[in-house]
Amino acid sequence: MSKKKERTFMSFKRLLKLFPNKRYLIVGIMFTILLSFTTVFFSHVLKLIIDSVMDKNFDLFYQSLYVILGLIVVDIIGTYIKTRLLGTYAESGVSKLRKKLAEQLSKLKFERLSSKHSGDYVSRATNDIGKLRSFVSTTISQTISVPLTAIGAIIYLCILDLRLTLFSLVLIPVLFIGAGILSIPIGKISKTLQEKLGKVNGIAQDTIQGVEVSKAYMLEEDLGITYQKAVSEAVESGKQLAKRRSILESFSQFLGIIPFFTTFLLGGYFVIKGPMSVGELLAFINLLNQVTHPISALPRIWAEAKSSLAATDRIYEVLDEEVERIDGAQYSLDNSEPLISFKNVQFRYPDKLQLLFENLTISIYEGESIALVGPSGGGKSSIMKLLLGYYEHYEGEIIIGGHEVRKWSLKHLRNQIGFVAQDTFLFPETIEENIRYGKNNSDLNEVIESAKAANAHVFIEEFKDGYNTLVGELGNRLSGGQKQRLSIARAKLKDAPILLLDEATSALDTESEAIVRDALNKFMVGKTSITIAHRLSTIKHVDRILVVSGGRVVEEGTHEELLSINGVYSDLYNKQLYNSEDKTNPQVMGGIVNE
Ligand SMILES: Nc1ncnc2c1ncn2[C@@H]1O[C@H](COP(=O)(O)OP(=O)(O)OP(=O)(O)O)[C@@H](O)[C@H]1O
Repeated sequence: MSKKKERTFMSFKRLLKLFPNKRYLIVGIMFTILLSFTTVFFSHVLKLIIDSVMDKNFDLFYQSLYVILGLIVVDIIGTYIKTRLLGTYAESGVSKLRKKLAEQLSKLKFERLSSKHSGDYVSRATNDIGKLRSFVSTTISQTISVPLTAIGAIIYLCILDLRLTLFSLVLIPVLFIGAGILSIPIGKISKTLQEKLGKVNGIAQDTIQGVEVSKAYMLEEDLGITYQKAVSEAVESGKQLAKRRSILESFSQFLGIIPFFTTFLLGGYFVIKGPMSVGELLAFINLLNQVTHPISALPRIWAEAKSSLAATDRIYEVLDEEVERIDGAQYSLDNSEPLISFKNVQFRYPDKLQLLFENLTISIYEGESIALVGPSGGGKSSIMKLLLGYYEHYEGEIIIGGHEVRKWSLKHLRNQIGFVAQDTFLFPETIEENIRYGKNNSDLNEVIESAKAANAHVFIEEFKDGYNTLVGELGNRLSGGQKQRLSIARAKLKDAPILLLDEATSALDTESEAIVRDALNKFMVGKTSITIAHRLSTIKHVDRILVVSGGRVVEEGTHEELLSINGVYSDLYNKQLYNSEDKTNPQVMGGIVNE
């Protein structure tokens, strides 16, 4: 077995292990076997009925009718139970798989999530899982019933007439080999199609999420073209799949008809000449149908199975991805000095050739307020990502509260940190729930207190539903400043000793910024804070400003100290002062101005 096939086989084995209610599967299979048996037995009773009619044997005729009636009842009940059990088995397994996939997605490493399109993950969690559901609920039972019915039927055909059976079924092996060869590319094309559908999903998602930008820049047409291109590529794969399937289907049909032709020819001859009864011929034809019909369905089932195995592979690609570690010690912040330190840190993003930090050394003391400024791409946000333990493949040491980041339990480390991100993410739930994410077991009063501290209470109360207002997808019912205030309220509720504020006021107008800034200033009291700030007015009052450029801290000191040394900071300041219309309130766009 090739490595790839072996992997697929293993994935499938693991998948079935994951499905609970094995009893449902076993009983479902037992009913599948019973139904295969009744199908063959049905043909035998058909023979008895026809022969009893021909012989005018009423006793046998009535007895056979009763038996057939019994068989019909068994068939109806058996089909119901089998379908119900296998359906339940599939549903419960699929929901378990969905849960496992969702859990896995939440545990994936940040670097993995940020390097892949979310649409691709969504596609695996929807299209691929959907494929598996139909495979488990229908294809598995067919995979068992089809060969079983066929084998039972062939045995009975041999008992009825060995010569006729051999003549009729001589082409069956050819059918198998041909179908096998024709179905080879189906699994591969199916996997490609699923991948392309993933891409289509991704673009659709981007188009919807980026609606504001696309409308403002009149990108609808361009995005439409990109979407169309992705759809056309998916359609192309879909067409190829349809082509392969239709060749397979017609091939199956063709070979399925040939045994009938032989049977009519030879069977008719045997009946006319005497060695075969009419009942036997009819039972033979009926059973032959049970052989050729399922066998001609085999290639389709085989193709289905291949697509489902491809889907299983895609799901296990995600389930096998490296997740964030769960080990580490449950430290608390010791009164260590400095509270946070980077010691000779060397760091490179996995997909970058050059090091971002070659020898980064920073010390931050408890209770200090620190601002990071510097040219765009200098590494300010990356410092925060390293503090949050998103990337751990650095050299040197990053120490928080006396312990190396890689030795902390990530959960406990992140419990010490309140983070207000550059892009405020709000879940499509109520305002109350969005704030409560800061501390899960908090009551409404605590939520309100945090909202008040974040200057959010007033605008929340202005909504008809107050704290029960749904914020809409990505918080699109709120303004930028309102979203940021909710994000601050969330961090406030968490009340962690270390605060990371990544460009928290960058997108706001002066008035909103003042409100948000006021909330932040109140919030920062007594905390150790690191702010990536864009406006000079916010930087002026911090204890220390670190100018990060080219992956190094090139200057550090208070606003006045840095101005006095006439270096990078003062250059930034002067440029902003010069560019600013309001010279009394100059704005340093830390992430925009280049050296
Ligand atoms: N996930 C990532 N993968 C690869 N490179 C990255 C990633 N995130 C950031 N970078 C790169 O690292 C460098 C520093 O980025 P970072 O976001 O830390 O800079 P910054 O100083 O915060 O910039 P800005 O002020 O523009 O936000 C940039 O060159 C950026 O392209």
